[in-house]
Amino acid sequence: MTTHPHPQVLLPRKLANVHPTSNSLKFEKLFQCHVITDSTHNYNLQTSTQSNMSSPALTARRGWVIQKFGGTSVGKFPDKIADDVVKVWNESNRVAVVCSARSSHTKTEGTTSRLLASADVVLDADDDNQYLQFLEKITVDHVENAMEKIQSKKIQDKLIEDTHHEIEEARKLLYASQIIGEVSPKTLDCIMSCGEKLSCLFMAALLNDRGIPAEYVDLSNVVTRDFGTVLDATFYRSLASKLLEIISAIDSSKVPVVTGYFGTIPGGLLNGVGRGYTDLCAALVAVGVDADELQIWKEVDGIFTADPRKVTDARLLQSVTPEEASELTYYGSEVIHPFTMEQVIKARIPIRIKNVENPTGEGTIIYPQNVGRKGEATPPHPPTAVERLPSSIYNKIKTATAVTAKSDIVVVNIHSNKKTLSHGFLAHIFSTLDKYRLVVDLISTSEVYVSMALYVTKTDRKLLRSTVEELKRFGEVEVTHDMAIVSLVGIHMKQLIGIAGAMFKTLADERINIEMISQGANEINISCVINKDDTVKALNAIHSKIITDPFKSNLAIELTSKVSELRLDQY
Ligand SMILES: Nc1ncnc2c1ncn2[C@@H]1O[C@H](COP(=O)(O)OP(=O)(O)O)[C@@H](O)[C@H]1O
Ligand SMILES: N[C@@H](CC(=O)OP(=O)(O)O)C(=O)O
Repeated sequence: MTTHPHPQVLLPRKLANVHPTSNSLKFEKLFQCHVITDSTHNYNLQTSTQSNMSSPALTARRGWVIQKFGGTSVGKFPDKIADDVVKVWNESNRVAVVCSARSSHTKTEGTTSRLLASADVVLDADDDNQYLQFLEKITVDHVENAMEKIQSKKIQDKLIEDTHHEIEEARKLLYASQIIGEVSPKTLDCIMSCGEKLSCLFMAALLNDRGIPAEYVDLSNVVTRDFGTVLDATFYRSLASKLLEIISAIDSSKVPVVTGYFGTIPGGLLNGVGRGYTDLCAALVAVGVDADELQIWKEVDGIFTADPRKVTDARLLQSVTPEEASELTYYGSEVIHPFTMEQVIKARIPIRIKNVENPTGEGTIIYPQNVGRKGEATPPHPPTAVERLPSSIYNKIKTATAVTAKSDIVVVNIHSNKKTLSHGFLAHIFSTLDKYRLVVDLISTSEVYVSMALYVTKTDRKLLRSTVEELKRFGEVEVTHDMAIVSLVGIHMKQLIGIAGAMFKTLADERINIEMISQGANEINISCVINKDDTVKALNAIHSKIITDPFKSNLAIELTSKVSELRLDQY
């Protein structure tokens, strides 16, 4: 994989879609630079609309497309998944489906959360049968769903039998944990796997019921000792080749429906990867079969310039880089698990975020700007930087890609009881945070002060209290609750002077107080902490002044004199 650090210009989509070649040439001639258009279907794939026009009998099917469905999508839109997504794509490409555990409404009340809650209470001395209530809810939910959705009596009966069997396996593990008096990370992983098994048993049954031949694939025992004891390159390589072996063994007329849970991993899945592990599982399947595309199906059209629920004029982005997707996910726009990208991008497989409720939409592609996609050459090095730009182009230069916000933030200030920050002071703070498993999202230090923005959910409040008590040994501790982090994200921000100033001036104009400021070394994220009640106001102001209309708003943002990477506004 070769990359190039030289200038690039992506044409605005309007231009690129009309006459990509002629426009590229014109632009290259005009500005002596290399133009990269970003037409989303210029590689070996058919769009769902195209595939409607071709008959499977007439066209040989192309490469693998891996489709990941989240728990709420499986819970709310299983029929759409079967008829409008899997069936359609299966006509043109080989499709494998990867699902996470069902959630009928929200993830917090979904199957994984119920399984984790059952493991949480199983050791409670007060009520040693409480865990069974969670299992009962899971049973009722899945059996009712099977009865409602599966028409064929034979398929339905088998699904209900398999459902009871899997829940009984989880019950046995919980019961054993109760007797031993411990739930080890490995046991917790095994209990958690029940969610993805139930969900995939259901989706495989539903596809078969609707005439799409499918086969359930259980990955819960796929990891063996030879994979190693750490989640490193060797582990991922071993897992990907094992997955290839498993998927290749399936009859090519069938759609593999793969559990989005890939076994008990070193240190435990929750510790090592965390919630949302199914994205990574789908990525590893994509790498294993060398897929043409990894599709992450959600209930949103793709990645927007801001959360569309909070900013009404947020626009859909045609593409973002993996770095941008990571930052957005980490700072509040949970579009994809950050671990997903590394393995797939290394294999030059693009990731597309798509909407189950709008399957023909193009979605958002996550891919680096300067790496050729699978089956394509790496884009050549552009020769020169863009020097003089006409205002029509200048006005289209992007400032930031998106703005995002993360709530449940608590700011902890520690005023050292020594005159200066002594040796070991930070180490003490971090080991205390580590002990209580609290994560620092932002940090800033001065001579005697350390300020940290911590992500603390309601359930972690007890941990915060214990942490603060311990931190008091090192100085005076002050805690401010109900805060939020607002982040401006974009890879091209490093080409701009004044972008941070513009962000803070915009907040000041709205009379929003800033508690903390931080800019990451990668220069693609500028974050600050504000009061949580100001979040929507801040997002809208930053979106309209900096993202939608930056240069006309007199924010004094300029290009650096030496532009090495340039991207035009394209939505
Ligand atoms: N920049 C963003 N682009 C798209 N969605 C965003 C963004 N920021 C926040 N969101 C929110 O993230 C959610 C992700 O979609 P959803 O399919 O509901 O998630 P999940 O797959 O976790 O169930 C959406 O509800 C959307 O409002
Ligand atoms: N079911 C798991 C894994 C997962 O990825 O879920 P989802 O795709 O619904 O975010 C969880 O809740 O963490």
